[in-house]
Amino acid sequence: MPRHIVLVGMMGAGKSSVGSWLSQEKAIPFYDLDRMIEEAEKATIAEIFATKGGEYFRKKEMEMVYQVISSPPGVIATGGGTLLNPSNLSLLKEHGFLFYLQASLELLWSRLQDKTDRPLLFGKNPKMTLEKLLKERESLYKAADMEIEVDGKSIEQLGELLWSHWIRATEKKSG
Ligand SMILES: Nc1ncnc2c1ncn2[C@@H]1O[C@H](COP(=O)(O)OP(=O)(O)O)[C@@H](O)[C@H]1O
Ligand SMILES: O=C(O)C1=C[C@@H](OP(=O)(O)O)[C@@H](O)[C@H](O)C1
Ligand SMILES: [Mg+2]
Repeated sequence: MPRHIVLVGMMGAGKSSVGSWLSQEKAIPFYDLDRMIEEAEKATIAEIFATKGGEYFRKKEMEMVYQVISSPPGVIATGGGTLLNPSNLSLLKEHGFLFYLQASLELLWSRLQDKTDRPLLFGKNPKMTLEKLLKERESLYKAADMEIEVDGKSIEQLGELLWSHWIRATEKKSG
């Protein structure tokens, strides 16, 4: 029986937003790995990347995965790179039902182009970087239990859709 709803996919896909909506509307705990890291480190994700580096961030991210899998059942918003670590993928799959929030490059870019809080996009050609990351990571995201197309859907529509699939998935598994 999966205990958690786990949201995976690229930055900008809406994992944090849909996770927060589900938590509020369905009255379940919300775990956003990035927010947990920021709280523990008393620094923003961008500051952590700048001062301690990407490797340190990934180490913290893995610690948070360990922490959330044994926390009360809820919805987990991963970061776009969480599944790069095979141990994160297997732990999350073991303890949750993974939804891949699949979004087009154009939609992701339209949401991220003006943001200043995604350190992986701080370089010279952020749209090209985003495209490269999407290509590199898509196969990892496809390891999810279910793929949900994001383009054209509101946060509320996505939340309700995920919730109905989640209810069905847990009913099936429990007999
Ligand atoms: N379904 C949606 N419709 C419109 N805007 C959205 C939707 N989902 C997310 N957003 C917006 O896109 C941006 C990125 O969303 P966020 O939840 O932070 O994505 P992620 O956690 O996957 O990186 C935010 O500004 C958010 O308000
Ligand atoms: O794609 C990535 O590697 C990252 C995505 C971010 O989370 P969101 O996917 O919530 O933006 C955050 O964890 C960090 O900036 C690294
Ligand atoms: Mg997020």
